[in-house]
Amino acid sequence: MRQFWLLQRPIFRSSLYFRHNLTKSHYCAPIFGMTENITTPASTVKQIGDNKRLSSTVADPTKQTKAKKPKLRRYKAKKVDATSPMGVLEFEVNDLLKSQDLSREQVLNDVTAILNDKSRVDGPIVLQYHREVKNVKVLEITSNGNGLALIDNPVEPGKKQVVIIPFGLPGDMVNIKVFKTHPYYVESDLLDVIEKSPMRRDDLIRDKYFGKSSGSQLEFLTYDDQLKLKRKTIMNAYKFFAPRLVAENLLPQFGTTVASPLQFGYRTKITPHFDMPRIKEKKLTERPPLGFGQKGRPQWRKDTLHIGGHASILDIDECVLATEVLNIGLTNERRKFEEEFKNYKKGATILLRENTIILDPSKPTPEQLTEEGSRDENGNISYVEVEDEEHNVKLAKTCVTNSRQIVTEYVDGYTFNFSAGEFFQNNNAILPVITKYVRDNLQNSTKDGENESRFLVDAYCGSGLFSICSSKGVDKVIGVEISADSVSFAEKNAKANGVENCRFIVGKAEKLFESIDTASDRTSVILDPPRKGCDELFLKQLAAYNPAKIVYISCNVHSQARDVEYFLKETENGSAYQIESIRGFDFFPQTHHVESVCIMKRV
Ligand SMILES: C[S@@+](CC[C@H](N)C(=O)[O-])C[C@H]1O[C@@H](n2cnc3c(N)ncnc32)[C@H](O)[C@@H]1O
Repeated sequence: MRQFWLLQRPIFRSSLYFRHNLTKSHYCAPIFGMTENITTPASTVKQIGDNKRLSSTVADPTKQTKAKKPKLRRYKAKKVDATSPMGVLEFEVNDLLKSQDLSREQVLNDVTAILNDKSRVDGPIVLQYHREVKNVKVLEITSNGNGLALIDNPVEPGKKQVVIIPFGLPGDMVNIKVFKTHPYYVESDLLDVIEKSPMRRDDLIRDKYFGKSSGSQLEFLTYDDQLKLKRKTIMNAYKFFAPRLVAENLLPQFGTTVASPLQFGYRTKITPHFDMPRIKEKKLTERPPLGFGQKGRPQWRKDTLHIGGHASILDIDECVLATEVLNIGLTNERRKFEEEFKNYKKGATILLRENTIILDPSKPTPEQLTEEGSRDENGNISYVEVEDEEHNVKLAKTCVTNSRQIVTEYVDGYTFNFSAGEFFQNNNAILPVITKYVRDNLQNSTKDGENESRFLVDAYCGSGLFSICSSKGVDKVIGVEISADSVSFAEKNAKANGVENCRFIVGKAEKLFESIDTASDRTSVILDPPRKGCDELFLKQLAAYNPAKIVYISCNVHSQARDVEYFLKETENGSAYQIESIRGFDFFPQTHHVESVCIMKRV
């Protein structure tokens, strides 16, 4: 089962929230898990339609009008991908219930009662549910980095509620404010930490927005604990989405997560944004906050509560995760925004993307900054100089703000050009580490001997990162990519790096099999799909092609686990493959994200 129905009805807030803290996210978060008694029945829909038609006819004054029966509000079902954060949460809640010997029935909330409370803002039932709860013991941490705990159901004695607590760590004792109710869990804000988990290390916090911003959410963990947590996320993903592989003992020991060489100042792209406030005139008189989303309404870090303001978007003037030049760019663009905000009619996002220039040491740096970049208050392009000692080159970093401008990244001695707004991996420091790992895990010997030709297919190749970085060890590379723009950059990048054995195809990944001409037993395949993972059609054709080795790289380990199980258990030749290794790469330190690499070998 690759998708299932979840619920969507996010309206349960306390009056306080409604008046002061109404945010888009409070409107949009979906509810999961309750399929019974939820959708509006067909008869009700018809009746609403009929009523509409009746109301347009002329009323007969002799007939007494019947008092209208108040409509019962019901949940609306919404399809959610099981491997999306909402889908994964369902597995995590079930896992918690299992560990606590509780059934789903025992934590089911009466959402209908809240929905139909007299006032959905501060009616008596709403206020019972949306309350402060003291001395809550945090039991688990989710793959999204939130604490999970159990609290008593405030309305139905004997029943419990599963509560999500942002910034809660297993072992913490906390006070919380519940503000939203879903059928199988409630959401809360952290008010106070009464007893600290041994994992909690406040002395490590560097981000002044920590505890409010959705950015550096794991900063209060040692880096080692962050890596362990990401390994657990990968193990759980396979437990949830590849249960047959677990049951049949087909999974290897999960590797330790590979650290990022930089744990701060690594992001090469950030996108601060602002919302248009709800004002009648649609004309800004005050600069709106420009930055990143606030994570709930936490109050636990009393000293820093005022920093960044209190709106749903925090006003952020520094990003500890972004590179130095992006932070300089942020200062420049904020200054510009201060002067220009009145011209905006709606909210907008500002792109800040790092660009690299290989310097000629005999010439002054400013002379070599020929491409546009974010400028300082004197109108000069801001830059930072960096030495690449390994390749003995001097680099200048600038900050590009135009999404159509071509930018350059320098990875492992190769240069890559792409449009600033297009996809490119976001942590330059870890790229040489992962490209080497991928290279080392391609087929390196054949049954027939060392001298046989070897080939590489790079599915979802983007602008050619893995194709080009792996091109030396193989005779021929075929890359496939849906974005024609990225393919044209991949071709240009191969040429500019003097790589002559790469060919790129525009199209869906499965288009590859129309023209593939390499011997499958001497071909390795790299898969690096978007978050949703691979199509079943592609996986079937991949199995029919039957390559010697598969290196599956993924930014969503949950869809990776699902695809790996499908490939091994549901496709023609899948059973001929063995999983050699699975391990994470920490592309995003201080956040819950993890890149997972699974290596499969035909045996
Ligand atoms: C995670 S990125 C990886 C890109 C590249 N491997 C890299 O590391 O720079 C996924 C890429 O898959 C492409 N893509 C998305 N759906 C696709 C499909 N159905 N077939 C082929 N490519 C697709 C996207 O345009 C994107 O460039």
